Amino acid sequence: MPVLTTQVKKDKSLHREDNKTQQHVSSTTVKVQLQSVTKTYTNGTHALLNANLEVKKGEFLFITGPSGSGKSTLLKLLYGQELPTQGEVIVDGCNVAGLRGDRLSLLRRRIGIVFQDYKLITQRTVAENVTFVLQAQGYTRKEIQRRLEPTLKLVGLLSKADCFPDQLSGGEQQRVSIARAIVGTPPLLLADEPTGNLDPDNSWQVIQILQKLNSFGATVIVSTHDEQLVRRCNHPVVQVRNGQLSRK
Ligand SMILES: Nc1ncnc2c1ncn2[C@@H]1O[C@H](COP(=O)(O)OP(=O)(O)OP(=O)(O)O)[C@@H](O)[C@H]1O
Repeated sequence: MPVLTTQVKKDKSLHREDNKTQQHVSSTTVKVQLQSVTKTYTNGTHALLNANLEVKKGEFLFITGPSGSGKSTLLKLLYGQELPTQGEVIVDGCNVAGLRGDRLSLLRRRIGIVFQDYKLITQRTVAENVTFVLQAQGYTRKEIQRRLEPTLKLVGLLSKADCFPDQLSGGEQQRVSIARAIVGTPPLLLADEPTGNLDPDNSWQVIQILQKLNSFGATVIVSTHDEQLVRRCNHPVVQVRNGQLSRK
């Protein structure tokens, strides 16, 4: 059995431990829920208006919609970077807006995030970029090494472990950012326009990696405006339009 598969399974039991500290323990198969969520930014922009969404555990979901429709805002609400103006955002049975400090950190440890602009640390190697968060979270050196190799292998970057980001192509840099997001084997992976800066071949590679993670059991939510890519995959789609969400 691939090491990452084993890790996801192990993390499921870890995950049960973490649940003890949560506000609500969800016994359902729902991973993410938005209940009548409105997000109005301080300048008065309504990014989401009375939006509802339910994402099941293990689902692979695309979020599509025109530029400025609220896709990033939706993902930011899920990992607590933004708070809803009204309504509830529930992730893993937790009301995200009600979490502070350690409890918010615990939830975020179970969410991997991939950004369109990679957000890599330029002075650190590929291996260091990938393991940086694990070090900050207090993983042992042995555990970090155990996780690093299969993760780099999965994204096809084992031979580039000692390279710096500026020695890599855009597609490779995006795969480093995916490796960083998944090395902690989070049960929920959020990717905000992960293929926005990539050509079709690299975009497809990225989607295939995310699909593999999904096949190991992770719930994956990907925002994109690449309709071709969405059509190429057979995954459910939620469209954001005028702040409302609808399943296509
Ligand atoms: N911090 C902010 N303050 C004020 N308005 C914001 C802020 N962030 C986003 N917005 C506005 O909220 C709306 C939704 O933005 P969001 O970034 O969620 O859209 P998006 O669908 O991800 O767009 P894109 O596809 O271009 O990335 C837009 O009108 C945007 O201008």
